[in-house]
Amino acid sequence: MEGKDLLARARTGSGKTAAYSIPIIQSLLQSTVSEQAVRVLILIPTKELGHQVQQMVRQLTTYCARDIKIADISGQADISAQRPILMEKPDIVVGTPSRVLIHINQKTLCLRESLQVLVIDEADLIFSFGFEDDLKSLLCFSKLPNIYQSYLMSATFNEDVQALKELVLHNPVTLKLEESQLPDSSQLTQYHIQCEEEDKFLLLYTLLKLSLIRGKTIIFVNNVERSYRLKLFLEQFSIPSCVLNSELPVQSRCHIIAQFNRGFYDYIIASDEQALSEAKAKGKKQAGKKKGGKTDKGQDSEYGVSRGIDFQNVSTVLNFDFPLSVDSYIHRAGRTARANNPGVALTFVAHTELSLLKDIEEALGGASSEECVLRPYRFRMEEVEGFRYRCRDAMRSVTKQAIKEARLKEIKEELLNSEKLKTYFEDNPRDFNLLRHDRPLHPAIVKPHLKNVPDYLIPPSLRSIANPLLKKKKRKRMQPGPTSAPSKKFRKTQNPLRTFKYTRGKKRTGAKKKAES
Ligand SMILES: Nc1ncnc2c1ncn2[C@@H]1O[C@H](COP(=O)(O)OP(=O)(O)OP(=O)(O)O)[C@@H](O)[C@H]1O
Repeated sequence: MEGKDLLARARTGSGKTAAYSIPIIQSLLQSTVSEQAVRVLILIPTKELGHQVQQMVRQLTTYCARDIKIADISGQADISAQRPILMEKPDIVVGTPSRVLIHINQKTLCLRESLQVLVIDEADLIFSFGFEDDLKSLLCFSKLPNIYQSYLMSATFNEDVQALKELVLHNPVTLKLEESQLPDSSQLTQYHIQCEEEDKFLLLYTLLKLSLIRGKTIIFVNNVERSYRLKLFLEQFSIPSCVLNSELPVQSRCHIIAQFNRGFYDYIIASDEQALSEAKAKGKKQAGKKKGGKTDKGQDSEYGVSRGIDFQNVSTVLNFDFPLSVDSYIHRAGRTARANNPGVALTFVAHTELSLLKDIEEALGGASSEECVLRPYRFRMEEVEGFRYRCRDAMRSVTKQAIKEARLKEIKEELLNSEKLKTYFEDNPRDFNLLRHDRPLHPAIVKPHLKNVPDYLIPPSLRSIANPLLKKKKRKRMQPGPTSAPSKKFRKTQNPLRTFKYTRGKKRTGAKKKAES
């Protein structure tokens, strides 16, 4: 509020969006300038985040005396459709650096005279998402006024944030640079378990099917293909899940997140593609990286669900594929235990990834102390050997062809959905909830008989904590059947030999008379 530049780092899910939005809203409300103009620019690295920031500001300003206008220009693909929105000169504009630059160059957005505050949210990601050049041309070529206030907000503090700090901030106030990067162990419990490829599938099946993991869960994989592989694997056992990846249209992505937050789905399989490109770019410093739209493979480079997205009330983050960098681990684990909620992060580690696990331990401060930050998850794999056959069978059904078909089908369906989401649901908000994203993608391989788990396959040690439904079923089955000894009550009331009554002298029906004669 004093107008100083600010560098703030705070752990994931601690409320950074509100922390910068509230003072901005306050100064806009206090402003005596009556002329409508764009006064605040919020730069974010992904489209999902743009949508989220806009929602948050709208919520915060719901009961304000003055109408604060905000426009998110990151989400919609069509630049011309955004022109009329910008012509209204919203107080706050949210966008990715590339999209903002396009509008400035096309003169549909002018900040030179009016900008008062610049925010760079998720500052640690702006460079790694390939926006370095755009940001530099935005800052350096007289696109902005000489004096404005800047905020850099970040969950991690890395070289990129340091570079941004020098580029953007003047004599800044720095906040909480030493605070831990994730919530402490009383709020976030972190585990790891060493297992190889087939065991990962077996373990996931066991955890979900026996409800050893309960509540909303995000399962992270490293690429799009893996997300479909896992979805097709799970759907054979009638475990519904949504995939979230960069191939889906942005409207669908935001709709999936909104529905997940409202409790429509329990499982999201999210592909953390950025982790892969970050790992590849390490050392190369992102030379020539494409940005600002679709990449050659039809994937959206302004996608990123492990970063900054406020998935609400997530009880477990499961790293099915190991994150490829420390920052990636922090951002993924930070999707649970947000605000003051508790959460669990469980990471599967293959033997080739143990060195990366060590890096994460070191970064999170566990290497020096005796205790691991990512505690070993003790699970006796030998007890679930009985499930291996069915898992192997299900894995075999997920062929490359099946994945290809599922991928195409999903994209086709989501493109149609996306069109509906754009226009139809604005007029019919109730129907917004009817559109689902967790339907089976390959119904031909769904095996109804695998929906249930036979009691004899459940390890005795897990029976007491497995799904209570299973217990109910079990109780039902314990009722006397032809092979078990009947109970006393049953013997008295249900046994036909005891209850059958033969009554003499009753009027015989015509059919009976005929039969007797
Ligand atoms: N003071 C508060 N009290 C309770 N909940 C809060 C408070 N501030 C923020 N929240 C909630 O905490 C959640 C996380 O907020 P937000 O997304 O801003 O976190 P963040 O620090 O930006 O996280 P990340 O680094 O992952 O982007 C949101 O659901 C938000 O509504």
